[in-house]
Amino acid sequence: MKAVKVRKEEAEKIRKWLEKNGYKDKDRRIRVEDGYVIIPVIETFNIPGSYDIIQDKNPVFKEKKDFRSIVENVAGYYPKYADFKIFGKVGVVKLPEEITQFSKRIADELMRTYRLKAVWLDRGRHGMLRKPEMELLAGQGSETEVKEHGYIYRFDVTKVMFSQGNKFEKMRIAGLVEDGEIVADMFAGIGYFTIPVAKHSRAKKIYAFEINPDSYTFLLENIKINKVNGIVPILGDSMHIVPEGFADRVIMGHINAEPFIPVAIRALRDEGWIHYHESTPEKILSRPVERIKKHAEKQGAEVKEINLRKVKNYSPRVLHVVVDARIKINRTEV
Ligand SMILES: C[S@@+](CC[C@H](N)C(=O)[O-])C[C@H]1O[C@@H](n2cnc3c(N)ncnc32)[C@H](O)[C@@H]1O
Repeated sequence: MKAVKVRKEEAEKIRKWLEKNGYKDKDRRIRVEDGYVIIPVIETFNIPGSYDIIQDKNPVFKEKKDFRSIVENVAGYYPKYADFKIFGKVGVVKLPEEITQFSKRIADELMRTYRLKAVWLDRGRHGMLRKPEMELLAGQGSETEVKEHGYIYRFDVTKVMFSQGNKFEKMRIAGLVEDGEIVADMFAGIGYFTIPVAKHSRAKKIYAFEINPDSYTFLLENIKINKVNGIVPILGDSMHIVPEGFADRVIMGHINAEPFIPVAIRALRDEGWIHYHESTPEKILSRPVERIKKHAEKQGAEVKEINLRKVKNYSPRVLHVVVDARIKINRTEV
């Protein structure tokens, strides 16, 4: 796909000129590469100037905008709840019942526009394992790789969930881990938090507990492909296998994990942090904080500090939040 490679000082002037004359490719994003600005242009553009005309090998598409116009073109309108995500070369689309008759045609368009190997229809997640229910709409293949801040996640979109909205949260947690800490990740999945913590902190050990064998297999693979050390992967149910008194920090990256709070508190060795996720209606936003306080009190532990932050919108008027709680354990009373 064609683009022009421009020096930074001239980029703004050239962008305006390309746009004004209809040469800019509106479906792709402008980006900076090796100190140059890469402006996507339409295939017929061939006018020499103070730029290089290049073949863009790493085009970045404007997902949402294109998705909207594809749905509008095929179905005749854009419904209220529709969504599209790209994971590497695999697309995952959410469409409401009212337009499922168009889903294969929409998928074919998405395949062409984003050069994907497959497009899957997401029918939701089920149970504590958050297993996705997927239907193949176009192409083939469900295994993919996603690159985030310097690490890679390999997974299968039909077997495990992947949440793009938690990208910032993963780096935030990795940034909180102090040198030499023992970290417990109670719902490790494919390594959502475990991998960034291993890559970007100096934790002594990260114990990664995961119940789903499919996720666990990808966790092992992701440890290998990211070349990270210090992770102890454990297949099993956190409720029963997380030991007592061994961790400085416990990550609870599951939005329905209230029953696991006592286990997380018991896992702390002295004074440490728990990062507790929950999906909470906006109206009762303090609920997760109250839950942590209640369980700590029951166990004779002291909450020294507690903060709540929004991770992302979960559904209408429901937020995905995380509570950071610093808790001091009183072993004699536990
Ligand atoms: C919702 S996913 C994690 C999503 C993640 N926070 C993200 O950033 O995308 C939660 C993981 O917890 C695992 N899980 C659920 N119940 C568990 C349990 N009792 N013990 C260990 N792992 C469990 C699921 O299999 C899943 O891989």
